[in-house]
Amino acid sequence: MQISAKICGLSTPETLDAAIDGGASHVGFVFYAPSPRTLSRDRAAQLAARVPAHVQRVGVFVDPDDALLDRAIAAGHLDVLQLHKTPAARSAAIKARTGLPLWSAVAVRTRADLAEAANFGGVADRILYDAKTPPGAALPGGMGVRFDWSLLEGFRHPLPWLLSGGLDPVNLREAVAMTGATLVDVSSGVESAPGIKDVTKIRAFLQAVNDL
Ligand SMILES: O=C(O)c1ccccc1NCC(=O)[C@H](O)[C@H](O)COP(=O)(O)O
Repeated sequence: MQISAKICGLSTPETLDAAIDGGASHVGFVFYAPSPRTLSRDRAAQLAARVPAHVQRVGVFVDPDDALLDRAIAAGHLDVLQLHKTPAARSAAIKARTGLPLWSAVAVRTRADLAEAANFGGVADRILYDAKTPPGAALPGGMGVRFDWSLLEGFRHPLPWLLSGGLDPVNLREAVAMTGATLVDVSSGVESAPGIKDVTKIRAFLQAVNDL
């Protein structure tokens, strides 16, 4: 089975190039001011211009308003919108307005959390199963937290999906074996510090994907 990877939270040309050269299918650009990975419009435009047509640019948002979406889509030439903490009705409005494919994040800690995925039927193109970050955490994603992957064993997915949350080059094989994921997403696991992507770790993660 061919496994694809999204490298999220890229913010420099060097690390973006490492992701592209290593074979990432998707690159993630964060548009959320509290994140150490957030991009200015100028930086987003600079990075977007380096991305070849076979790699998709995913904009990452937390319940964004229309003005932010418009600025980010224009600057980042986004192919996909990844929405965290964005209710289904608002997500549907965003999809209607932008016409772009949506990935809706479902934050998982317990089996009951998986039920939220069904709310996005007819709205999301994919569900991103991500770990629920602890109460009071600074961010709803990108915290290097993993969830119990066994929760996805035997789960009837209502939509196409990808796996996220605390992945790294070492645990990737176990995560894919347990969940059957064909698309994986990583941020902290390829960083040397929060928001600082590491070229060596990006290469190692993508090599681990290719070795599966
Ligand atoms: O990465 C961020 O800073 C971020 C901020 C706000 C919402 C979502 C964010 N990231 C979403 C992602 O797609 C991450 O790759 C995903 O949560 C996994 O992160 P990690 O556990 O650090 O690998």
